[in-house]
Amino acid sequence: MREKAPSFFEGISFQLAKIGIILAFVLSFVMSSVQVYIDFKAQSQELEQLIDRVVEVATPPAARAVHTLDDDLASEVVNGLLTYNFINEVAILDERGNVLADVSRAQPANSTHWLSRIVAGGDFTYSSKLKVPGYVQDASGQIVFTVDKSQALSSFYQRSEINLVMGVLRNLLLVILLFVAFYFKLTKPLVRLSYEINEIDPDQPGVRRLTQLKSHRRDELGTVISSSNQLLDVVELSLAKRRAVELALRKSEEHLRQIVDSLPVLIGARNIEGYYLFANKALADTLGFTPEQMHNVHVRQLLKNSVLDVESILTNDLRVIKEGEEIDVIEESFIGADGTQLYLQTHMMPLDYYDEVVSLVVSVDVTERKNAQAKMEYMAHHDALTSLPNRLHLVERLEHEVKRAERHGYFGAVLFIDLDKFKNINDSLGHPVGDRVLQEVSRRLQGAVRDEDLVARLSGDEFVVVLTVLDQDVEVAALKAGEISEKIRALISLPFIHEDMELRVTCSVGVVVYPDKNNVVHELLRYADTAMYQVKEKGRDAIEFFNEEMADKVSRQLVMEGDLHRALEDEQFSLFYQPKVDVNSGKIVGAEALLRWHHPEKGNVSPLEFIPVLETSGLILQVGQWVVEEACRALENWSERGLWSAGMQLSINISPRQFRRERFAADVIRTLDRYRLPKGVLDMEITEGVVIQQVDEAIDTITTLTERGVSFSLDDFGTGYSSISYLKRLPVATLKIDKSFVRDIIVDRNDRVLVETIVTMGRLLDLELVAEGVEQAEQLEILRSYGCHSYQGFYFSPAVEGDKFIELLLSNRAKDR
Ligand SMILES: Nc1nc2c(ncn2[C@@H]2O[C@@H]3COP(=O)(O)O[C@H]4[C@@H](O)[C@H](n5cnc6c(=O)[nH]c(N)nc65)O[C@@H]4COP(=O)(O)O[C@H]3[C@H]2O)c(=O)[nH]1
Repeated sequence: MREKAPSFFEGISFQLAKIGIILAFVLSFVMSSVQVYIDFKAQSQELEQLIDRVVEVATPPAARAVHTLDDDLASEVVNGLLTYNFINEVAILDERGNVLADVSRAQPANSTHWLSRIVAGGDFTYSSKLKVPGYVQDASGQIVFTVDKSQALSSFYQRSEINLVMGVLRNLLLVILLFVAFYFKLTKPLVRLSYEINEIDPDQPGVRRLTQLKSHRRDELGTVISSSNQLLDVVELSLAKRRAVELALRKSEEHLRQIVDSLPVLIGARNIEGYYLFANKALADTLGFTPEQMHNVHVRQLLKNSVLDVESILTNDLRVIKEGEEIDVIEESFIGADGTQLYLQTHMMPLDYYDEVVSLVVSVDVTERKNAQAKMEYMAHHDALTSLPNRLHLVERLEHEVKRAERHGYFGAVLFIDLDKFKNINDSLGHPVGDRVLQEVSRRLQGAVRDEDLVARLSGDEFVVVLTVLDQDVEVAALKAGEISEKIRALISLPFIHEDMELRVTCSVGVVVYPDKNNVVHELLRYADTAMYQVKEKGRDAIEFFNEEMADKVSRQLVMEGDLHRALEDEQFSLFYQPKVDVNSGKIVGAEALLRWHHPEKGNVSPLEFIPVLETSGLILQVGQWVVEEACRALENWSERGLWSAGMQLSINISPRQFRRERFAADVIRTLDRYRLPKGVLDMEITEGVVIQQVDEAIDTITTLTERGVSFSLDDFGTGYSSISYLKRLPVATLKIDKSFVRDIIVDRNDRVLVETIVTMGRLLDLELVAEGVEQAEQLEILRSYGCHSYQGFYFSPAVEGDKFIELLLSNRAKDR
């Protein structure tokens, strides 16, 4: 703010003049007083001398007049004395005191009487003794006169008055001159200086300089002005520096703010009272404010709709600020301004913020992660198509239910439900319809049981229902389980309406009551599964309770599983080879390697018995790899011995589990790399079921191995989906016609039509066609007439061991010669 110019009376000139006037008057008064005093003294002395002289002059005639009693003379003397204007009364008295002569005058009006009374004691009466010379007598009379002091000192008063007046005038003049001199010499330049100082822009003090005054260049004022200009330069410089620093600071603050605002984390700072001092954009946005609006607002007000427990936040703030603790809040439930539920992971730490310690709160939004986790958790435990609990969920829940039943002494049941011939729906109406049927089945199953029961989907068309808490009596529980199973069977077999079409699907139900001797969940499921298979074997659409006989079967399977574990180590496996023969020439064009297991006690076990056990136990992976190795070794041997001519192929069976294994192609290639085999000698037989689930992945695996010279055959063709659309996509070279069609080809017209269709379709797609299970010449003849390329079967040879196969190869070679 600019200073107001001082008023005239506040001005330095007036102040100085005032001081001058006071000093001048004081000094003048003192000096004049001294002078007046000296003058007064001199005047008084002069008066006394005059009076003495008057007395001296008047005394002789007065004495003579007294002596001679001469009145005239006395009158002359007194009148003579009265001529002195300061003498008012004169009298001459004789020795007796008689007045010889007297005279008086009226005292003139005089304004100085009062002063004379003060300084000289007023009028004064003199008396002098009159002595006549030669007389013995001391005195013969006296002369008395009164002196008017005021009159006597009148010249003194006049002088003093003139002196005083002159003094005052001189002083006044001096003061005026001083005032003028001060004004022009000091006040005016100062006023101008102050004006210029006022004009200085505080933001740019160096722009306007103070004007140096010519007449003051060398005096103090000049020094003040040049020093001030230097000061302005210095201030300007330091201001510029400060501005530069401030700018840099502002920029860095701005950058920091931008960084903090662009971070995907919520950052805020609260003081000990719970007021927000700072909030970044993410936090403000989440709460529906701007960062500025949040400033100085209390946490209770800001978070009242967002967090359930604001008090615990304040308690944490207190711990952070007072005790300097760092706190991690692993998961905080938070409602955003738009009402969305968020989950935050928060870290709180103390922060020196200006002149206080505050609680810096950094929160990461973990909602997506949490939702993804929940989703993954859900997906891990639920089936995607029906949203029913999956096998994992079922196993966990069943374990819990079995323990609960054991503890509380009641019985429950596991129902293993498999839809009958569901594959037909898929094949004939397509997978979308199949999926809808599965969804409807799952709905019906859920509707058939209580909420506390569990419905799960295991895979494909397999469902499991756990009926919890049936009864404390095992027989009643079994009865109830049977009733519910019947209800389920009836519900499932109700028609499904699809596009004005009535679909019907039945189911086979295997039931096991728990708890039992064996309460391991996997065993319970296996028992129910076994019972369900029993239904299938008996002709489907029924209910079967797991019984002793089945238990035996299961235990036999378990024993076999143990035996199979040892079989690989003890080299109980071997490969048999069944020749593949050209339909027209009757020559061996290849072979199928078939696995044989020679049990040390039981002798040869059928692959139909042990391969499913290898599958379920997972042992098929090791055994399958052994088959690949063994086939390669045999092929290398035969090739080296010249038994394996160009174009011949050895087929090996690949199980679904083996084929779907991620490392399958890589493992096969690594094995092939270890043997010296002619190109294209190895063929792999896979079933349609292997590829139908994951066609794209299957195509990838087949393509990878085809590029390495391995060809593929589709085994058991005709028993499964046999869809031309996916067959066109599959890079397989051969179709194998299942022996079940060949078996009755002579007697069953349907089978003949089917085989003919398969052959025609295969030829259209440029595929090799191999018929399996040819036992009779007639069968062969029909196949030849359809245009089938080659065949396998007891007609030519069953699968034989390696040595025997070599003999067959040798005789085959002999045919060539
Ligand atoms: N009735 C009759 N049957 C004939 C005739 N010619 C051959 N067979 C039999 O038919 C089956 C053909 O094999 P598959 O369909 O692949 O069926 C095979 C195949 O799916 C599986 N298997 C055999 N070896 C292996 C293997 O190394 N790995 C895998 N994963 N599965 C194998 O076991 C199944 C049964 O094998 P096998 O018992 O050896 O039974 C063989 C064979 O002995 C005939 O003229 N009449």
